[in-house]
Amino acid sequence: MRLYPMMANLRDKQCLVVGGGRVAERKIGGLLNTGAVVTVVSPACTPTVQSWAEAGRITLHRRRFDPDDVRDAVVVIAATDDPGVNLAVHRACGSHQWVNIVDRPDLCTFTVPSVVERGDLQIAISTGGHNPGLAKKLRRQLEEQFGPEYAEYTAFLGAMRDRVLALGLDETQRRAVLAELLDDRFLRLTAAGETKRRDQEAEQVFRTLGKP
Ligand SMILES: C[C@@]1(CC(=O)O)C2=NC(=C\c3[nH]c(c(CCC(=O)O)c3CC(=O)O)Cc3[nH]c(c(CC(=O)O)c3CCC(=O)O)/C=C3\N/C(=C\2)[C@@H](CCC(=O)O)[C@]3(C)CC(=O)O)/[C@H]1CCC(=O)O
Ligand SMILES: NC(=O)c1ccc[n+]([C@@H]2O[C@H](COP(=O)([O-])OP(=O)(O)OC[C@H]3O[C@@H](n4cnc5c(N)ncnc54)[C@H](O)[C@@H]3O)[C@@H](O)[C@H]2O)c1
Repeated sequence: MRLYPMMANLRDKQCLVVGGGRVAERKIGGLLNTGAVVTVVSPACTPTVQSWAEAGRITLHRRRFDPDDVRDAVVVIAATDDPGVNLAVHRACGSHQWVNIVDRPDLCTFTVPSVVERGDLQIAISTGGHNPGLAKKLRRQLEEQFGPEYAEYTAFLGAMRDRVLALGLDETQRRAVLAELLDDRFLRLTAAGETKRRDQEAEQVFRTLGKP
């Protein structure tokens, strides 16, 4: 199956997770990171899911799934350990809803990738359902390659790009400045914590290449 890679903005979107176990907890955590409005239906749940409910970060209904639960949800995830319940969740959903059934890749209208998270930089890995263990293994390898410095580095490059775009340069100049800012020295200076020197280097780039 060929999947379309898509980064979804779920801020303030209603999401339903059926089940509150280990797998549900992972999916809920990801949804919460995006600012989604999460409702969980499950008779039992992990201590972390319970703590999210107590902190008011999710709405938790401690009961079994009811088909009516899916009504207002844009995204629905079925993550119970009962294949019959997971199938019932799928059947309750309409074709307008994005549905993930954790034990039935064939019924998913979206799957969840493994993700290296470095601030706003996200590197998502999908194996098209062939082997989620491989996705996890690759994530760990990529986490070695792309360290925590990439969070600050990405934010820095974002701020610099905003500036470049605001300068109103012609296309050739704009490309030249953006290309120079991607030089590895800016990454090295960020990783070394030498942000002052990095910012001075960036000013130099603007002075030499970024004159309108
Ligand atoms: C990436 C990740 C994201 C996340 O969940 O956040 C994710 N699974 C992860 C881990 C993981 N999953 C499983 C194991 C045990 C080892 C093994 O079985 O291989 C481990 C390893 C572990 O838990 O350590 C078992 C498993 N997974 C699925 C089935 C059903 C089936 O295949 O039929 C079964 C068998 C269940 C059973 O035993 O019956 C199905 C799916 N799992 C997916 C995603 C989607 C495809 C992603 C892709 O294209 O690769 C898809 C299709 C649907 C979905 O869930 O969206 C996350 C790693 C996060 C990380 O740590 O980086
Ligand atoms: N896609 C993935 O990433 C992945 C990974 C591993 C396992 N799995 C599959 O996910 C299933 C769940 O794994 P787990 O480790 O989270 O199991 P778990 O035992 O930790 O949790 C199961 C949860 O389902 C809930 N539940 C059971 N019946 C319910 C009902 N009628 N209504 C609402 N909630 C109900 C329980 O309260 C519990 O919280 C496994 O059985 C396996 O098939 C998927």
